[in-house]
Amino acid sequence: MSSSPLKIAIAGLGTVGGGTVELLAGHADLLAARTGRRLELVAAAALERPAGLPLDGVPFYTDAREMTRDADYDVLIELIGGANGIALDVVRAALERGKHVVTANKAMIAHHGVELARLAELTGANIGFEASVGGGIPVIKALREGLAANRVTKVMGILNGTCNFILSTMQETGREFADVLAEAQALGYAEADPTFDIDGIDTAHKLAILASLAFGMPVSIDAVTCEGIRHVSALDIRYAAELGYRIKLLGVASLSEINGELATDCRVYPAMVPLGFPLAHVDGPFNAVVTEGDFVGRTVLEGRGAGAHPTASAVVADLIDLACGRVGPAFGLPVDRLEPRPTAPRGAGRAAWYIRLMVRDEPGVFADIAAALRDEKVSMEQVIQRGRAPNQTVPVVMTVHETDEAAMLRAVARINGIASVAEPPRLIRIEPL
Ligand SMILES: NC(=O)c1ccc[n+]([C@@H]2O[C@H](COP(=O)([O-])OP(=O)(O)OC[C@H]3O[C@@H](n4cnc5c(N)ncnc54)[C@H](O)[C@@H]3O)[C@@H](O)[C@H]2O)c1
Ligand SMILES: N[C@@H](CCO)C(=O)O
Ligand code: NA
Repeated sequence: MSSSPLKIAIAGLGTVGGGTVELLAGHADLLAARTGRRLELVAAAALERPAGLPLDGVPFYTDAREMTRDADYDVLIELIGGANGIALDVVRAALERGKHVVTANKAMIAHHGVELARLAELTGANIGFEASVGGGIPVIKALREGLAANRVTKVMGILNGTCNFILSTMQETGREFADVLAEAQALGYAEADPTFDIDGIDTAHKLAILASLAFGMPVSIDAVTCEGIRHVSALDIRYAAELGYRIKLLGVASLSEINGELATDCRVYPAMVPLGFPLAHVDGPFNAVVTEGDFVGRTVLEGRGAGAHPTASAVVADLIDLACGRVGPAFGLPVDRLEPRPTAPRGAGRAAWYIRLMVRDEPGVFADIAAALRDEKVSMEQVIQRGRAPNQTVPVVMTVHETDEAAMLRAVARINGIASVAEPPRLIRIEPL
């Protein structure tokens, strides 16, 4: 092999870093055959040197900043994590030196993607982040390249393996939330701080990145509203199944004309997904992304969204592109050509909903609930109230037809004020309509 090796420095040797080192070693010959170059690890940094990884002879640093500054490499792989701090420092430092960067860090890209892409443009470096969204699913490449001929109007998906694992395991086994979360952590799916997963923040980071690629706009986490799965109960999961739905944490971004200009609506929320829709059957740590493009129509991509090996697959895919010189602007367009888009006003949309109430079983309560819905022109589709338990609290579950979001929220506020309604109503969107 005559070409020079691609010299790689890796910062972070945890779940994803470990998987990446294993892949580089295990597939060394295959990668060399595909790229015409050796992909050579020349430096590694982590807080501690992990046992059992094939790192013999690779200089090891406990100070990732020192490695980034001093080592002789072509590409820095950043797998430490966190939007700011050490991860951002080393990525900036590498790009300033004109070194390429590959990262799985969606928090950093969601918060600083524009700045980092601009820095890369200035110094002639490239930044790859395929591993940051959808783990091993090549969704960044699909949006940036494969679908580039379309006006994409919608991108939605199951983007967090931890939440999807929790929700589908609770559904299948009836196990408790905390117990299943602990298992997701043990399997290496969860973020260092798992509240990022369960409060939807990780999904919001990923959705911001997808929306930027889909709609050609600067990545902005501020454009995303976010609700996680903390309040999804085993009771809701059971009712969802009974009504023909699965509850999934979704990220949904759409582009539509509002008052004569194209505006985006980017939201993360647990949704009732009808069993006939492809996302309903995506379970465990799997992710899936659905896009709507004007010429191509719908595309669906599915695969493992978290874990050491799937994520390493995406990290190394970016390395292969660099080794082969298949490079371009990080978000598909030079940063100055990304077009900022206004955000659609909240409450302006329409949706269908699932509502669960806990009500004291007293005469007249149902009439009061129905009146609140009628007055806001919200039309009921299905209602479940089983058994009688006079003067005790019982669930009442409804689905309603598509309606204005603002009207739905007013109706729910009024229902919440009914004396016999014992807990705040639980409202879950039905998606897609
Ligand atoms: N785990 C997954 O399935 C997954 C999937 C996709 C993306 N990601 C992202 O990949 C990144 C890494 O995640 P992970 O799960 O591998 O994390 P991890 O906690 O398993 O590993 C983090 C590594 O960074 C090192 N590190 C931490 N602070 C450091 C410091 N100050 N200096 C040097 N090294 C330091 C640790 O020693 C460890 O080796 C994160 O951005 C995460 O969001 C993770
Ligand atoms: N914590 C993330 C890792 C993959 O980005 C998840 O559960 O999806
Ligand atoms: Na990916």
